Parts: sequence; C-alpha cells; structure tokens
Amino acid sequence: PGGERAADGWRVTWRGCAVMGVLNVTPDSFSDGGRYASLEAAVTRARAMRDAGARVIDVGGESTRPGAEPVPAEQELDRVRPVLRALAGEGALLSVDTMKPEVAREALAAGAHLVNDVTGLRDPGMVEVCAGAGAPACVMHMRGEPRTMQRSPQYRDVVAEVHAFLRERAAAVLAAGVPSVLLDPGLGFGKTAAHNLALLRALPELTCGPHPVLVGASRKKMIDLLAGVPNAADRDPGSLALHLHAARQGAAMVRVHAAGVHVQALRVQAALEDPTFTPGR
Ligand SMILES: Cn1cnc2c(O)nc(N)nc21
Repeated sequence: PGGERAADGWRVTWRGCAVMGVLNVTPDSFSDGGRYASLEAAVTRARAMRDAGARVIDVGGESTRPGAEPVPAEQELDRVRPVLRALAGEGALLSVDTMKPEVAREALAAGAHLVNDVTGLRDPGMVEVCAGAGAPACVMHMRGEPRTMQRSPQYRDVVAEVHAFLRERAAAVLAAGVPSVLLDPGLGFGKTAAHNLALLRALPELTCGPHPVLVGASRKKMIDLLAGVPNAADRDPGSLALHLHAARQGAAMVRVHAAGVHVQALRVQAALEDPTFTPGR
C-alpha cells in the first residue's frame, strides 16, 4: 500500500489495490446482461465507474460466464469498438476483454491500453498482437473453455498447477515481447468453489512474485455457495469481502461490477494498513 508501484508499463501511484470496472457490452452476461447494449448506456456506465474511482474499465463483447456460447469476431468487435473509441482519451485506462487476436488488434487501435485474455494468451496470434502493439496483457488461468469449463473441474493440486501455469505463461509472453503482464488465477474458470477458496488462500504465493496480480470474484457463483445468495445482482457484499481479502494478500487490482463500493472500502483498508498514513485532521 502507498508509494509508487509500476504496474503493466504505466506507473500508478496508489494506496493499496486498484479497481478494474466491468463493462459487459453483451446481451447475455451473467450479472448485467443486456443493460448496456446501447452505446450511450455503456459509455455512461463507464464514466460513472471512472468517476467513482475505477483505474481501468474492462470492456467485453463476448460473455465468458460458464456455459456461454462463442460470438463471431465481427459481432464482438462491433460491440466493443464504438465504446472504446468513445472512451479513449477520457482519463480511464481501458482494457479489452477478448480471447480473439483480431478483436484485440482492432481494440488496441481503437484506444484500449491493455488486453484481458481469459485464455492466458493461449492463441500465439494474441501474443503477437500484444507484442506488436506494445500492449500489456493480463494472463489468466482457465481450464477448458467457458461453454464447458464448469462441468467437472479436477486438479491434483489446484494451487501448484495454476501458479505453475501463470509463471510459465508470463515468462513465455514476456520473452515474446509483451511489455508487461498481470497474473490472474481465474476464479470460476474451470474451478469448484473449493478450488477458488484454495487459490484465494494461497494468493501470497502469487503476489510475492514480480508481477502484479488481478483477482476477479465479483458476483460469482462461489458467493452463493459460501453465503446463500442465489441472485448475482445481490452478491456485491460478498464480492467486497473476497476482494478485501485479495487486496490484503497483495493483489494489485480487483475486477468488479460495484466500482464505488470497492473504491471506498479499499481506500479505507489501505489507510488502515499504512502506518505512515495520517488522516487529514
Ligand atoms: C472477463 N472476466 C471474467 N472474470 C474474470 C476474472 O476473474 N479475471 C479476468 N482477468 N477476467 C475476467
């Protein structure tokens, strides 16, 4: 907490953990599907999250929730490009949430600063796009693919396997010229709630490394399994609990729907954790 910390090639001075606001411009996303289908609504939402203190806005045109059907590249691009163009240069950093290199390339040209690829840049073309554009990337662990990943995920040792994957992918993409990476354990992407808990409890093993770590638990199914909250839209308190834990364990950023709630709580937590912090009065 506090002081300068390089994160992904751009220097941010922040206290504690930064917030990445989720902007799903898809009709079927699990928690806010369809609400931001119109460009104006999406841009308004992004500005609200930025004004609430979100450091990054993550723009996604293809749902990655469990069971989601793939979307053609052109359709995905038609959803995200106008939003990125409208937001470019307005102050928030922009990431594009996509698994497709051709979408990432066009999104970076339209103003995105960062690529958030839930496959961990599995496609070599994605590595080329990020290296070619000099764009940082989030390397996330996913077992399988969104459509089938939650059927029966199994690991010998989920923490060891996920951390090994992230270290190996990070080394590979950096060696291929991607300027910097964030690592992300990919909660809910081919994991049971028990797997997610193990990964959250082992975060210090990941955050003690050289790369900033991003964690996204916002409104996910595990909150229902831990606290009995069947409706995704009601899960922000549980999301906050998980993200405060992640920040306390050294996460550099959390990916959230409720940006304002998280910004306030993380600022208070950072002050609490920072013995040099002196309140205004
Ligand atoms: C797109 N998306 C959904 N959940 C996510 C998570 O936990 N991390 C990242 N990087 N992206 C996510």
